[in-house]
Amino acid sequence: MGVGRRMKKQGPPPPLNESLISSLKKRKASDVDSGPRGKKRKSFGEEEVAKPRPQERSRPFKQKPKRKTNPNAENLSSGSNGTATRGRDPDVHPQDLSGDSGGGSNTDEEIVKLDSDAKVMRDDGFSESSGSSVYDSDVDNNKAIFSDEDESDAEERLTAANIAGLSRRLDEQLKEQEAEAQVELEESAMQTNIAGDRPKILEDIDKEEEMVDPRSILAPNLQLLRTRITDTIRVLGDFSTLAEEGRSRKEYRSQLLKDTCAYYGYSPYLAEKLLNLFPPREAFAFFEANETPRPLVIRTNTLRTHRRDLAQALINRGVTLEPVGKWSKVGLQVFESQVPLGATPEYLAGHYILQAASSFLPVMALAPQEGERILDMAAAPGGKTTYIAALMKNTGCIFANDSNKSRSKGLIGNIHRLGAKNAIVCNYDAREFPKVIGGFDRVLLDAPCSGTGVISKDASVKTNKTEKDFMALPRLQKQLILAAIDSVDHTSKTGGYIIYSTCSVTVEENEEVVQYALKKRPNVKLVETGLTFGIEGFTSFMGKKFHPMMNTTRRFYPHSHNMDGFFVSKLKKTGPTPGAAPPSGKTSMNDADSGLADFEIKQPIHEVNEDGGEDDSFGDWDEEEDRMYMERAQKNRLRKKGLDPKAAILHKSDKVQALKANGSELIARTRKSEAAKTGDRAEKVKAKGEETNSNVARKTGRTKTRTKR
Ligand SMILES: C[S@@+](CC[C@H](N)C(=O)[O-])C[C@H]1O[C@@H](n2cnc3c(N)ncnc32)[C@H](O)[C@@H]1O
Repeated sequence: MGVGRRMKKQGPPPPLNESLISSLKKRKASDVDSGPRGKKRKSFGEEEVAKPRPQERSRPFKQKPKRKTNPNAENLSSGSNGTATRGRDPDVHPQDLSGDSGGGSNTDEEIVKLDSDAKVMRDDGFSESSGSSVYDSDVDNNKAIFSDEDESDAEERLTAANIAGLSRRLDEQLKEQEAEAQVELEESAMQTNIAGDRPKILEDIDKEEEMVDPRSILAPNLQLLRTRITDTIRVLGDFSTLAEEGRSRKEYRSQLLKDTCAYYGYSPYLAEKLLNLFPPREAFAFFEANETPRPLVIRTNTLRTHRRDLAQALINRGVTLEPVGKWSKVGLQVFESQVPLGATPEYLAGHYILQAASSFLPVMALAPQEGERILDMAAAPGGKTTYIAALMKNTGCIFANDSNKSRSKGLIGNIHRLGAKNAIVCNYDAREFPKVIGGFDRVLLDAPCSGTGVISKDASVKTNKTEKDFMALPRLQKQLILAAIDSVDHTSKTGGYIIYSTCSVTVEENEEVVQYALKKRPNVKLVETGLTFGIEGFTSFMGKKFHPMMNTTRRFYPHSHNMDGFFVSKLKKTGPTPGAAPPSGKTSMNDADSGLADFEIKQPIHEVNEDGGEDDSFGDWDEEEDRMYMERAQKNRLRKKGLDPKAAILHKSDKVQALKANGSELIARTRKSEAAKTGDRAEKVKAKGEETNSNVARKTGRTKTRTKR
């Protein structure tokens, strides 16, 4: 198996734009006969005919009210919400998906319409715009790019400042793409891919196999592999015309699977699972998208600032950015930055968080209301918890739970940095809920998953997810979803909702889990997520039938939405948990139901330390760190008194004593943990004694030096 390859240089990513979803890029090698590419993509504020200078491009913003009445502009809204019904067996529908997305850039009309479509959350009678931003005023259709701002000179200056960099970037990107497309077309024309020909794929492979020494360990020829993949896809898309005589579709599919594994570096098990999700051409687009990073997105923390103010501050620091899309009032997509975004003063002051665009979606679907009680079951590191807090304007109460103690530290850190004051952090296995506490208005279950939607971030998923994982994870997810349902108060006046989401695209972790919940808990039903884009969940898949309402769930893909692969579903609890139903959590899972009668969950829920005990590092005292802070404070005190801290440093012999003790303590600790591993009790007790002695010696050394000073 070959390694995964980044075949294309990644230009700055196009903006996330739901009006262009569900259509795939046309520009592929196999499309040699499809003529020139679609319309040239318009840059930010660029007019169709003349290409004005950057400063002039801000003009459309002055003409916004006029443009808004343009009926064409309406077509760019999510009137047709970009969904496409799914429910297929990939072998039955191998047709090409070849709509031209145009690359996903916002046109100026779309930008003008950013706010007219801003009310995205309409389920429950609530809207995102009503609660998404502390500082946001009511939606005004005349407002432009930064939806929480007034039309003002300041806005124009901001736009003009940003637009120059943005336009330059888009022009460069366009040139690059055109050059790449030309090369690809020429290459494919040189191969056997002349429209109407039957590409010789399987015949050639047979010959190859006869000739090649099986012991050969030559690296695969990636260019040839790629060509063969595109040829095979073309054949599968028009089988009766292009297939070699006497060859079956199955043979082509199995060749495609082998080539995909070799070219992109997937395990055959996962590659097949992913191939089955899409028609071949779309699968290719998915695999390709996994080779390039998704756009960098930040979420404005509306507890601390306005999006406009944040944008201005970052532009001043040399960041090129624009709103992530009209579907979000708080997201900013970053194209270029001259500063590290995780270390700006605005970041440290909690004005924003680096958060993938897809992560906004479950929270938007949750639509938390002010004053509610919310449970975030698997919350670390807190991207969604802090968004919930912002939407609730720091009112009500969020139980932010995660079973992983070390990840919970990040959760606490983010909660503090972003100023969420309505969150309580807890550390349970979420399957224990609602025994721990119940009666929530809404529950978010952003479940632990295989991560098949985030392969561009973590390529190890390509090979390290095994069949066992795809049995264990759905099992855990099924247990968690029952616990989530049981934790909700069905009589809640404002809520009664459960969001189940994953960053995985497999059916086992998504539709099958929701289907299981519907079966086990007749007191819930699927409802619309309120998200204005996304592809409908499967209502059937490879012979399995799901509830017809499964089409209310939403799937997001890197190749169609330019965001991480994600799944979002929304359930409404309509009645109490039936008396007959066992309590939620660990005990409620019937292994026969889950198809896992003989399978044990191996994934540790709680972290275990070297001694075999539970890791109690959650909020633990770190002596080393404490010593560092104490010494630093001591030096500062000396400096304030006008003394040179270096001159007042520890008395040498005491310092040596302390250092020695420090070393012995460390050695004793290592010996102790090794003894714990080997089960040598006597050695463990001895080492523990030494550790205590050294600790005392070190402290004595330090005390002596302090007294001397
Ligand atoms: C997808 S991540 C959550 C990301 C988080 N919602 C956010 O937006 O930052 C899944 C989390 O589930 C946690 N987890 C795994 N098993 C769990 C369990 N049984 N109970 C509670 N949390 C669990 C993991 O520690 C991990 O932090």
